[in-house]
Amino acid sequence: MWTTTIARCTLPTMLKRSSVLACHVLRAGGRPGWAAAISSSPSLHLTWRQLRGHGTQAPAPLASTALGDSPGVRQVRALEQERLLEVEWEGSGQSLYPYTWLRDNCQCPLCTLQSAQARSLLLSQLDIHTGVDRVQVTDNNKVSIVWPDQHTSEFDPEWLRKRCFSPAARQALQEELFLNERAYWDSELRIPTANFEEVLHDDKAALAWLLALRRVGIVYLKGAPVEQGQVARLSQRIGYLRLTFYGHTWQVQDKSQANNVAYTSGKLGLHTDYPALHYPPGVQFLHCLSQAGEGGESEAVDGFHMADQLRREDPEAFKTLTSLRVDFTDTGSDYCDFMVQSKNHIIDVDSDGRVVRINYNNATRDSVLDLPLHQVQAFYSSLKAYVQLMTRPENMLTYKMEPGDLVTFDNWRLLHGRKSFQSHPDRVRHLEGAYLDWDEVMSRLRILCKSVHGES
Ligand SMILES: C[N+](C)(C)CCCC(=O)O
Ligand SMILES: O=C(O)CCC(=O)C(=O)O
Ligand SMILES: [Fe+2]
Ligand SMILES: [Zn+2]
Repeated sequence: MWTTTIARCTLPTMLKRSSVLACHVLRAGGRPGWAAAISSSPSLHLTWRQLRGHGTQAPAPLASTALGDSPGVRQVRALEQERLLEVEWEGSGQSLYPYTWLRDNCQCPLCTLQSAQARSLLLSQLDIHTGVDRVQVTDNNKVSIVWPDQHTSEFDPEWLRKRCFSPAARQALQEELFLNERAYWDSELRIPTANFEEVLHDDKAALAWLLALRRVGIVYLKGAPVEQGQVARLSQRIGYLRLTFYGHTWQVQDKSQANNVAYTSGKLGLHTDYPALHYPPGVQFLHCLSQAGEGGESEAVDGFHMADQLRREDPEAFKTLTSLRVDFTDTGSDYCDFMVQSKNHIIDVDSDGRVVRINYNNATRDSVLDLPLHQVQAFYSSLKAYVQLMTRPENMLTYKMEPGDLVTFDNWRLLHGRKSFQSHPDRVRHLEGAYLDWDEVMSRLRILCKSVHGES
């Protein structure tokens, strides 16, 4: 049943207002892992039925070597010529493991510091040309290897199977670890919404929140107390927040002598926060304490979706924005004084060409433009093409935060903005914000997944 779901995941799809989603990600054990978490959440009112990946290749129908209910080992064979250990699984399928890798990952107390789950074996101690003396399956179904120096390693079948080198198994494990599959959306998205207190107190709700934050990129939390300190409370649910020159948390208000365009009542065009840093914050929280009567609506787009669309519609512009490094600057004083400079691609892609981060804030884009004269106009037309694409009504999401609402979003993926608003002295618009990084969020996500589902 789940295999069918995964096969369907290969279809490129978007999240629509009409569709009800459920995250179907299969763990390398054949059971629904992340999937069940979202759909069984008491809090995240999933107005979705199918949450399908897009932007990364979904796992191909997995070979028997990649999945299955942790079968035992039928037999092992040393392939001397290739220096590979062949493990034949009960049921069907086999996996191959290089001798060097096996020796490197010996789990014995001499080679592994068990209390840290870390390798104590030094690379200088590793013979990368090692052979084996003998291999066997033990009585308790472990794979035992005696090395030429008579050091012995024992490997658990489940541990081995998870680490199978077949392309399908590697892909499944990498998806389980990093959840890089995204569900793209446009103006039709119904923002996944959960209850703030439930996320704070219920592990299932917290897991569903973070899964949706990763996959969709934006989750709305309702019912937060209307007082400062809530973004800090929420960040403690994960670990710790990301300190920047704007402070541990920061107050978005119309301020005199504003040190940032965000601290005015003006319109903010679609932007990611803090491209003036070489490592911009991965996740952003914004908590509404007071809203303007008129104006102040929020806008958001799926920057990855837009980048992929740009790649198709205007490949030259895409190439320009992924290859030219743009200068950003931020000078002022807040938590302390600062003079920040960075060089970032507007669109960052990884070595496989997948979009991994958007870096764009027109306010902090530097007047210093480190380009040869003949590339300047091409840079502007490329940026214009990307921004015009994002600003199309069918791509942009609009919502208005009310006191007690707290929006959490992927600052590496979404671009957000706000409409201008009228400042009233008696009713000042006030949002409190905080940043986190993805490493910490993913860490909490893995722990929650393990505790909620008992998975590794
Ligand atoms: C909201 N604030 C002031 C902390 C950051 C604004 C984002 C930026 O300057 O890139
Ligand atoms: O005022 C808002 O709604 C958003 C503020 C913002 O984008 C920022 O502070 O960077
Ligand atoms: Fe912002
Ligand atoms: Zn050892």
